[in-house]
Order: sequence, then structure tokens, then C-alpha cells
Amino acid sequence: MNTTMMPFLYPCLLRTACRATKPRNGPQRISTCASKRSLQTSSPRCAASLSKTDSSRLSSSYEPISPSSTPTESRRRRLDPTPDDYARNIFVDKCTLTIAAGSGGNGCVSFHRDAFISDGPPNGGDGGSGGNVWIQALPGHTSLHKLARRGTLKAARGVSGQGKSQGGRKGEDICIQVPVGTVIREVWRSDPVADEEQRLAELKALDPEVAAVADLERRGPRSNPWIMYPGAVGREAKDLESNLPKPPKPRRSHLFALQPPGPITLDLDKPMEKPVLLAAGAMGGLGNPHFATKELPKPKYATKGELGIRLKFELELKLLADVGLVGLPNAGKSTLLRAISNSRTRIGDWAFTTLEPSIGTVILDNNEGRPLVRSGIEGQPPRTHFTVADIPGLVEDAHLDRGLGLGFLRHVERARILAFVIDLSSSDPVTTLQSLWKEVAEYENLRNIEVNEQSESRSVEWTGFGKQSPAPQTPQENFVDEEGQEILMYPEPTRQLEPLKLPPISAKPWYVIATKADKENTQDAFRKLQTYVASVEAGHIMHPSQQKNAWRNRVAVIPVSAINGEGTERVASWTAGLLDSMQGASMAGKDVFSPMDRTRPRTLE
Ligand SMILES: Nc1nc2c(ncn2[C@@H]2O[C@H](COP(=O)(O)OP(=O)(O)OP(=O)(O)O)[C@@H](O)[C@H]2O)c(=O)[nH]1
Ligand SMILES: [Mg+2]
Repeated sequence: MNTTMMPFLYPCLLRTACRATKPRNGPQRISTCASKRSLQTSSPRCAASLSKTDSSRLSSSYEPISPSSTPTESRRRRLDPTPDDYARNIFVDKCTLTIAAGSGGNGCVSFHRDAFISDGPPNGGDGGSGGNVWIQALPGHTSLHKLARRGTLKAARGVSGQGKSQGGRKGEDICIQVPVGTVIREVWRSDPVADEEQRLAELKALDPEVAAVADLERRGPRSNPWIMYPGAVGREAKDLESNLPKPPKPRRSHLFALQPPGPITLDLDKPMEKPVLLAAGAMGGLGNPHFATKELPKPKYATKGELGIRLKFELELKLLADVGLVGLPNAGKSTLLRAISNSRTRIGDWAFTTLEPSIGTVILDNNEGRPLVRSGIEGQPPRTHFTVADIPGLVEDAHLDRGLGLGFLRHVERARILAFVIDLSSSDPVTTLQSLWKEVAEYENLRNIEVNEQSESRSVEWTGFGKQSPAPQTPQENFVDEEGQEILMYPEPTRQLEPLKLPPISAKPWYVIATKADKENTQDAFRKLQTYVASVEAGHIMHPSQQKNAWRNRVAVIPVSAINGEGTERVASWTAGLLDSMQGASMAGKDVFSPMDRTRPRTLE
């Protein structure tokens, strides 16, 4: 066992070892005591440790770690790998996605034929409706990179109807799976059915005399909704075309009622048991029996299916992970993430090894009997895991976009809890913590100014009474539908989405992970850091963010040696306790980010 870590992580062992009068039984007794205490660390009592008094909390930071946690060679290799031993991490937290609901299948022109009936009644089937597009937020997904790569997702088209009154099959649905914490906002839509409905409504509103001479034919992408009998050629075909009836009104699927009203904005901040509908598939065309009349009992035409709606969305992760690791470059964040999760993020003894956030999942219950850390709220299913984001290192003036700057800070504000990773072997840990908080707070101020400026500019743009008529649009892009028919698309309106409204960063729960505690002469730095944090918590000194409403509830300083995997259990149990508290507060309808709220819900016993 590393003797340097003794005063930090094994003070009980040290004391017991010093007091031990019988060296013969010493090691065994220490081992029993240590493993018993270690179990308590991962027991419900530890999850509920937030409700204990300060003194017990401080002493709990010196809980011993079981000797069984002594790193094996393979673990050591995992936590101190060569710089090229890592899994490439692809992470995307913002992307645009175009979706297209399936178009309807065409109706069929067909007539009954039998042994003695050569020219029977019409029996063309209707086309099947197009596939729907659904969306579902699922735990276990952490990035939007797969959707960003796809760019466009289309549900299948409905199958066309057939003779003998056979209706076409419905097109296959698609379900888009996104991480919990995704916000979906509509940027633009092209809905041929809505456009046609609007045109008909405008015509209806016209003076009857004007309407009589107005062009009642369909326009736009589906200007010719008819399917003609293929057997009709030459003069017959011309006669047929000139005697076509008024086209039927555009139809909507009954599922359209379930579609959220536009412009769609969805905040998927909870795991969903069932998907929600984003876009309903279009209706299929009508077979020729629909057009049979007394005068024309055998119509030689049917209609095409409606075209599916197309929507463009901006997807953004409002919640990146439960915990965000914030620290200077080279502080040991990635090593810590490797130590507490199965992540294989890159580690290197130089600054900016990590350039993109990487998310690791910390398993609390591996479903193999007793949970490693019991977590959850009474009456709710127990928490089995939480996620941790390893965020690239922060440098001074990051809020002015230095280093990885604003991109990094954007990720910080998307974590529920902030864990400040401080390298105990670095010059002054207290100054480090203060400078990290300074950058975070400066960014928060900048963001608030930006949001205010945006709302001001919006109010200046307000044009007073009367609606401004939209600028006339000219068709821009020509798409071709499944049958090779041209679809006119209109240019995307330049709709700028506002930045997401996120909770204030300084009001988020936070704690400190004092890492590299195995290095020599780090005890003083740890004590200094602990004393400073205790004074902040007690309100004796200003919060390092310099914000009045910053979080001061129970801020722990957890010493760890990530490279040896020591002390990391407390990170898991402390985080689980914080998450339970936040969940309980939000269920009780309290403001989760209220800095003065000291009541704690009861965690699972
Ligand atoms: N002795 C000791 N070294 C550590 C510990 N944790 C990390 N290190 C070393 O510190 C160096 C930097 O570790 P990283 O995990 O890559 O640091 P980081 O904070 O992710 O760095 P960036 O990605 O550049 O921001 C590596 O050489 C690690 O082996 C620890 O607990 N003890
Ligand atoms: Mg790193």
C-alpha cells in the first residue's frame, strides 16, 4: 500500500496501526474493519450521507478503502494506459435533421372481370397511407452523432392499391431514438396538404363572383392528382382528361390529430416509455370506385396518394450528463472517468489530450445481486447508473474563447452537477478552484447579457399593428418524388432559433474531487482546499463564482488517486446522493436549484 496516501485515504488504518498493541493480529483486524467500512461506503447509509451533520461528513471523507481495492496489474494498465490506447469518441450535441413522413400510395383503376363478365364494375383499391415518424428519448443514448451523420430520415411510402378491391399496404414507420435531455425545435416545414387546404380556404373566402372565375385546379407539388386508366390512349385519353371532375379535397390521416401543433418544440428531459408522433404519414389515393356516379358508372381514373410532410429540426442536447468534470488541462479528468466507468477515453501527460467531451456511464447496480451503491427515491425504481462527462480542460480567459473556450463552457452548463477536478500536486489548489469558478461565472454573465440583447433586438424589430405580409417566395429546389414527379420546394425561411434557456450554472450543485492524492506532499494542499470549501459552504467567505445565489449546500472535497482507482467509490456514492436529493426536490415541486434548500428527501434504505 502506498504510504503517501495513508493520511488521506487510510487515516483509520494509520490510527489503528499505531494503536495496535498486538502486531500478530493487527493486519487481520485492520482488514476486517476496513472491508466493513468499505461496504458502508457503498451502502444506503452513504447515499443518505448528505443528511448527516457536517462533522460526520468531514470525517466520512477520511473513510478507509478496502485493501481489496489495491490495483491489480490489468487495472493499473487500464488507468495508466499508453497515449495511443483509447477508443475514439464521437460526440455531437447539436445537429439538424430533416424528416419526411411517407407519401400515400396511389389509388388503382381496375374493373371486375370474370368468365362471363367482360366489362364489370370498377374495383380498384385505395393506396396505403405513408409511414409515420415517431421520436423517443431513451436512457443509454448519450450523443446525437448518428442522427447528425444521417441528416435526413424518411418513412416508407404507402403501397399502391390493386385490382379486386385490394387496398395497398401502409408504409413502414420509423422511430428516432435520442438521448434523454434532447430539445427538438422546428426550423422549417413543407406540408403540401396544409398548403392546399390554405389555398382552398382563401378561395372560399373570396367574393363568389371572383371565386367562380378563379382557378380551382390544384397547384403546387401535386398539381395533377389523377391517375389515368393505362388502356386509354389517343383520343380517348384526351376526352378523359378534359372531362375530369373537380379533384377531391386533400385528406389527412386520423393520426394527424396526435401530431404536435407547429412549430414543434419538444423538451425530452425524461426517459419515455412510448414514442411520440412527430409527423403522420400522408393518406393514400382513392381507387376508381370512389368516382363512380349514375352518369359515369365506370370511371377510368383514380387519385395519387398525398405527399408526406417534410420537417427540418434542430436537435440540441440540453443535458449532456448528470455530472460534468471541470478542471484545468492535465488535471486528471480522463483518468478519473476511466476509474469510475468503463470509458476508454484518451489519457496523456500533456494539456488538451481531450478535445471533445466524452460520456461515461457509472454503474451503481450491475444487477448481479447487491447493488454497488443503493440510490433512488422511495416509490420510484432504484437508480442503476448515472452519466459523467469528461469535458476538455479549461484555461484562463476561456470565457473570451481562449483555448477550447466557449465550446467547452457550453458543455459545462449542460451538466446537472459540476465536479471540479483539482490536481493536488499543482501549485495552489485553492487558486485553481477560484479561477475555474471565475471562468464559469464570467461565461454565465456573458450568456445572460447575450440573452438580454437578443430579447431587446426582438422588441426593436416589432413592426406595430397589422400583420406584415410575408415576402413572396419563389420555388428554389426541385426534388423528385418516388414516381419521378417534380416536387417544388420553397426556400427555407431564415428562422433563427433562440439559445436554449438553461438553469444558472452557479446555482448547480457542485463538489470538488481532489485528485493525484497519491503524490508526495499533497496533504497540506488537500487540507487547505478542504478548509477553504468548508468556509464557502458555511458562508464565511464569498462563493468563488462571486454570485450571491450560488449553491452552498454540502460541498464535499473527495480525495482520490484515480490512477490507482482509490477513493473513487465516494465519488459514485456522493453523486448518487446528490442526484437523489435533486430528484426528490423536483418531485416535491421545489426549485431544484434553490441555494437555500437544505431539506433532503429520504433515499432508499
Ligand atoms: N500520480 C497520479 N497521476 C495521475 C492521476 N490522475 C491522472 N494522472 C496523470 O495525469 C496526466 C494527465 O491525465 P489526464 O487524465 O489525461 O488529464 P486530463 O485532465 O484529462 O487532461 P486534458 O484532457 O488535457 O484536459 C496523465 O499522465 C495521468 O497518468 C493520479 O491520480 N495520480
Ligand atoms: Mg482528458
